[in-house]
Amino acid sequence: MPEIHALPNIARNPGVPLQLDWFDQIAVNTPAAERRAATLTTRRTVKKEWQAAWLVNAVRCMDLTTLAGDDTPERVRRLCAKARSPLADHILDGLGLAGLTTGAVCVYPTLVSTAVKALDGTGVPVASVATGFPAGLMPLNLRLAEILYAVDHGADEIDIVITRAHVLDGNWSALYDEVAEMREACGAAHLKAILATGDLKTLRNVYKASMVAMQAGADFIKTSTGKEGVNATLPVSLVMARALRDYGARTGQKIGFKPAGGMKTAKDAIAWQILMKEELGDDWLKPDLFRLGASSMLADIERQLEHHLTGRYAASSRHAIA
Ligand SMILES: O=C[C@H](O)COP(=O)(O)O
Repeated sequence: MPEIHALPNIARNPGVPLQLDWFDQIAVNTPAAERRAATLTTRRTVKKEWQAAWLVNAVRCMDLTTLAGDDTPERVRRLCAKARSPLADHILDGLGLAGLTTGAVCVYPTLVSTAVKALDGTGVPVASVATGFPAGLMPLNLRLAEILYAVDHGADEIDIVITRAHVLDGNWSALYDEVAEMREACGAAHLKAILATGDLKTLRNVYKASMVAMQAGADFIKTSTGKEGVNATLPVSLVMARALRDYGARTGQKIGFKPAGGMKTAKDAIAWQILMKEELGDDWLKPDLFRLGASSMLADIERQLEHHLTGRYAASSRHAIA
């Protein structure tokens, strides 16, 4: 059962020089990854009485997100109010969760200062997307300037997007250099590298892009922007978890993982946590190393916790992860 954890304390990834031989021999067996991901939630069941704790942990690890074209300061203030107090008062009281917050909020750069102000004194980090989110098809100097803008306005974390063409062309040094420059521009802010895996064509490319982003100093690797045709999936996440494990074995560094995009249910929240526990261990159940990037998952988690409190939980979600 996941414990209740303190707010994030992310160690910086110092990175390493580009090492192409770290994935020369890599073989990703796509059908095997898909099979393993498909059986994830049936191999390991979460005891009913522990489901509430897993869901609370998902809240603690959530990057509560709004990344819509019609975002306004008022919407971001409401999002921040939800991040400060993510569940209804009677649920927080009933489950003894005073002080529970989400892992972070995630917004566009022009809304960072609104979020920083709204979260003042809470310790909840503000993440900003940058570098031409979501497609990244802008000159590098402008993409770096966007990072500087977000950092200047108080962003604690920067979710960058990579140039997908570098991956599709196998131009690993270009990908490495781009991420390394972005990392430099982040200064003290943490860098999450969004790989946009739905655009990368193969799981082999996903593994390689993960490894190069980590070598270039990414503190987290993140699946998706939420805007690709296919966003976070379990097979992709499994491959990224294996890359995280391999990078850790070679460098001793623990790098974070953020699945994002298209995850909407409490069942998703539990499935991804099981993946983390099985593939990487309990350290990846803390906000330091694990975030769920989601704009619309919290409502279902809140509903399930409400059921748990009122005793209807057992009846309605006994098979939630079967
Ligand atoms: O980074 C987070 C994603 O953009 C959220 O995607 P979503 O709106 O599908 O939950």
